[in-house]
Amino acid sequence: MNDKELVAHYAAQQVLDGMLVGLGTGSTANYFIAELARRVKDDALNIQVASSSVISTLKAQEQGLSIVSIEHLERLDLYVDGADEITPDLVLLKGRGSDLVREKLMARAAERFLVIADQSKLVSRIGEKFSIPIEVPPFAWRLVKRSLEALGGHGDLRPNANKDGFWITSHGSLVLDMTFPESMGNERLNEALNSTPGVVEHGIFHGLASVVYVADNGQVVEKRR
Ligand SMILES: O=C(CO)[C@H](O)[C@H](O)COP(=O)(O)O
Repeated sequence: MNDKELVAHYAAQQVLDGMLVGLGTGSTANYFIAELARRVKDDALNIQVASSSVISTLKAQEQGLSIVSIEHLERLDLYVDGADEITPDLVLLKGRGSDLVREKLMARAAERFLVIADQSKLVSRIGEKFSIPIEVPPFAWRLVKRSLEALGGHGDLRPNANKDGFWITSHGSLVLDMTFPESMGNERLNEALNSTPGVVEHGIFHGLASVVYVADNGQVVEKRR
């Protein structure tokens, strides 16, 4: 079993009978979905799930989980998802996929947000390994890009997989992948992005994670704020 699978199985043990559980997106979240489905069958666990993406909805359906549509959600007991970067104070970077809006809504709606990752995701600051994904409506991208450049940002629209057009999120947004000066700090950058008109959502998850489970060489460590 690899570290992503190990940490996903560890998180699946936190799910209790009767819970409404949010499913994240990505390879680590996929292991969680599979283990949850196994527990539903083998441990007769009675739960409902809601999904943060089309792909996770399909995975959950394939594996026979009972799905509540996000339109009907008012809250979640638990939301379990991966991350691209995790700082020591549990600020996250997410959104290499295309479902930032749903992911952040679900992280906020959950009583507890469990983050599952292998140790490759640990960084000292947001933006250390990846640029910050910023969702923008297609009509607004140039104006938003200029606002972000005025903050010291550099970057451009994310290309699509064939590099013959641009990446479109599941909500029809474009994605600006931007880097910012290290001196801005996670908190200031988060606030600046939150208050930039035209930004639909961005990949910094500040103050949302309840706990991070990190697997490193076959061991799971719990990190809390
Ligand atoms: O934020 C995400 C998707 O928007 C993922 O959780 C993140 O990219 C981690 O993916 P993986 O588990 O495949 O390493």
